[in-house]
Amino acid sequence: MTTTAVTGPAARAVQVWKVYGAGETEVVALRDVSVDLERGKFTAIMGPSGSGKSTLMHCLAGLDSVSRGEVYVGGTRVTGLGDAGLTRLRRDKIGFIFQQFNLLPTLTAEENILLPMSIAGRKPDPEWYRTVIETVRLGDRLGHRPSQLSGGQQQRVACARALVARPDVIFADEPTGNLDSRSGADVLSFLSDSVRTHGQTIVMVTHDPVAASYADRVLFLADGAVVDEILAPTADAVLDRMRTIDEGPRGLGPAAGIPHESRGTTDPTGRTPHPGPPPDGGGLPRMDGGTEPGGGSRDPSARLGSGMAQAVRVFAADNGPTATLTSTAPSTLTTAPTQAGPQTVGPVPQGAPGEPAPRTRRDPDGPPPPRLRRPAESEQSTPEPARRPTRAVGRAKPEPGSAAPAPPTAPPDAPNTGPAATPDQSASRRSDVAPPGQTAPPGQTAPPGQTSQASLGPDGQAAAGVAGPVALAGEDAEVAGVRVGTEVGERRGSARRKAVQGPAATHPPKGRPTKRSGPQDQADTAEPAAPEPENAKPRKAAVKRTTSRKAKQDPVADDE
Ligand SMILES: Nc1ncnc2c1ncn2[C@@H]1O[C@H](COP(=O)(O)OP(=O)(O)OP(=O)(O)O)[C@@H](O)[C@H]1O
Repeated sequence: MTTTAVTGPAARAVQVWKVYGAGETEVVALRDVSVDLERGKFTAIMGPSGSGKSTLMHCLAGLDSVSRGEVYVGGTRVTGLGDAGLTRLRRDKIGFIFQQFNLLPTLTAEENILLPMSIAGRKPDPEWYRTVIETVRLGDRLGHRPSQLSGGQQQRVACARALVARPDVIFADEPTGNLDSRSGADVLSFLSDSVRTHGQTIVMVTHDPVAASYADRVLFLADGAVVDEILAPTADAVLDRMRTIDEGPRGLGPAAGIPHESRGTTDPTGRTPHPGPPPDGGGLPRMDGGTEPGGGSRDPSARLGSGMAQAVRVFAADNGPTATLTSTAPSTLTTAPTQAGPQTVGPVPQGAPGEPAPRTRRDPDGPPPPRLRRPAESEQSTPEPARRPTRAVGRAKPEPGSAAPAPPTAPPDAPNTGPAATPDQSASRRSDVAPPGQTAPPGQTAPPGQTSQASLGPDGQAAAGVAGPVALAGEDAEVAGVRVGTEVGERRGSARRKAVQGPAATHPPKGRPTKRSGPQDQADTAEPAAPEPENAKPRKAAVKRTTSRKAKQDPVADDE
């Protein structure tokens, strides 16, 4: 691992290009982006849908490779690191917070918070741990499981998990996207406090100008280039800037403090010309280790390649080594190849701890995401109409069909595509396009017919419940968010998910209200459905009574 002095920026992109696909399907997601992310600062990344925000964040975090250019985290040059190096980097230097919380449902809040460190064989500094717990106000909820926590509390657990290891930088991808305005404001206050009081560095992708206004600096992306920035932003200033950017290239103003070459305005369309095909002629590696003629492909079936199918095969064929987490004392969390146990971690909704959630792209034509309000605004505000549906979203309902552990009554040989359907974006994205002139580093793609490296436990065995912590163990341990044994192809297409999981297994679009999940929906309390009573009428009446009783209560208020 190449390291330089750790006095510079917390993270840095130098003339970074990211190109997906080739020919007609080519997408230039990042064009010549150069940016320094200052240590001890809270930076927000904003821009229209498809402008490259997530791609930039993923490249910075080593979750995705760049096509050209260089990325640094702290003193470490990320570009060119192999799998083991990337794993160590993400484990030791980076914290992740995702929109979907990504907590393990079978573990308590405390166990979730400590899990990444436990897997890495480290213990938190007790004083710092206490500080984190106090700051996130989770002291009285540490023994609760995610299903017993509100969305805001779950996200605070995720924040604590990211913070407790004191990473060089925390990357947060729409951390408030699933929260109501109050919980969102809570999480943002906590994040900005951790920057101001404890010197944490945070980089957050958001669509929400109010969320961005908590940051010290907002970077604006348009069409893959950094086009502007605002320091000490207000929500109004951010909103104004976003409006201009949405108007198109003519709206792109000079980027204060941004190197000219990163502004992407060197041709009449406002686009910086693409650097051209990679020097090797453009044969880019696919998920299955083959090569797309002329580059990667966006064709879902091609991208799904053997990755998703492979993961399905792995899980269906072998329920073998899963991780057992001794959950009674967090410091004794262990991973061990075992078949069963009270705390056996099976399929995990949305991936393993901190793993990037499958990307749920916001439908540009859909309803706008819930807007947050800063505390001062909330105080004088009128009741918020969207509150109930958005609050309901915060319950982190496991994706239908994707996550809940198989009910105990499931036949042992029944193929369970749950975990395999937890797509791993990092794996797929890293495999999209190798840097020009390079093929993907070993381990990033698996040849057809082989279990990918990412699906192997430390002993090389296929890891069942591929998203489970067994895939986190050992040298390949991916802790706060990374490759957790699911070499599963492109994460985006619901068509692809459907193909594997069945039609119900689509993810809700970002920011869109979904039905509140009841306890019966939660993975760790899943029970086989009770048989319908013969006389259904009284039951219906009972359901009615329960519903109207529920309607009178404010369940989230109870939580808080
Ligand atoms: N795996 C991929 N294959 C092909 N194109 C991709 C892939 N990932 C992203 N892109 C494309 O790259 C561009 C930037 O995508 P990205 O997800 O970074 O945008 P974004 O600003 O985060 O969007 P949003 O706000 O909607 O999440 C888009 O045009 C997108 O379609």
